[in-house]
Amino acid sequence: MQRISETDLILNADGSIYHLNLLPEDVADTVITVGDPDRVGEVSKHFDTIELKKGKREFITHTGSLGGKRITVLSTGIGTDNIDIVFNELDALVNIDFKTRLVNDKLRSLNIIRIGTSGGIQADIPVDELLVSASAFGLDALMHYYHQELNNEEQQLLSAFEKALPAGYKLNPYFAPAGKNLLQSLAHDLPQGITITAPGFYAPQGRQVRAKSLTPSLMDSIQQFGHNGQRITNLEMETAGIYGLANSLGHQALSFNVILANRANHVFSTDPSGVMDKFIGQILQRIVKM
Ligand SMILES: O=P(O)(O)O[C@H]1O[C@H](CO)[C@@H](O)[C@H]1O
Ligand SMILES: O=c1cc[nH]c(=O)[nH]1
Repeated sequence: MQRISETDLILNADGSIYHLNLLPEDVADTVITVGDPDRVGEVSKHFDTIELKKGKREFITHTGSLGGKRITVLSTGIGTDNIDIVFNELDALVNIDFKTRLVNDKLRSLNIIRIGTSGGIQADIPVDELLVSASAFGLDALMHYYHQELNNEEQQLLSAFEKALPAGYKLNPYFAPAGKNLLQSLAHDLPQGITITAPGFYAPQGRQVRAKSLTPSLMDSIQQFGHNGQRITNLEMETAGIYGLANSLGHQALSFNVILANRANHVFSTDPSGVMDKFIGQILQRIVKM
């Protein structure tokens, strides 16, 4: 087996992993990811006990327990470039022996649950609702750097989406499905759809402020796309990378989107933090019962 070098897997002087600043024993089997570092405390305030609080840069981690289940909640910051760091380091923490720098014989599979905000793109998806990403198209580049396997059906869905993009659109999308077991056990009764993971918040999500968009018809193509009864429901900035890397590394991942914007009707939530707080409580109850 190949020893992983000191520059491929970087450890801090105390043995913790480079960006997350965590030790292997700090990570529970159930991991909640949030974009906003301030949301970590909003999740862990529901825990019965908190055993650790650590952090570095935008990566804040609390581990504790709720209803007898050990849970880690950690912030990723915004975007799939951060997801690359968080997922590779989380996987290393649970599947690599930091002393020998060898991959463990027995691999651990984490349940990783995103609780994030998102914009709905269809007129009938109300703000202040919870929507689950059954799968995601990435308009960012992350999964073009990793091996991923798609089945025929998934490949056909991706090809249909590529054809639906506006003429002259230069970037290749990728596709990644949710973890099937998690989708079934945590969210089978909730509204679901295909999520678009965008490499930005403004023009990449069809917003026009002052900088002129080169792709003004991108949102129309996304809104109108349909394939075998599936449609695109919402936009955010991490889910496709989370699903792609979780699948590549053998973890289960599921993304919950708190819908704050209805882009079709130009409506934005009037109480984003109250709505997020309500859904954090509901999702934690689902996780405890899982
Ligand atoms: O609320 P979070 O989890 O950060 O998620 C969404 O909000 C951010 C943009 O405002 C992006 O990270 C997007 O994915
Ligand atoms: O419209 C939105 C709302 C939240 N997060 C996003 O990325 N987009």
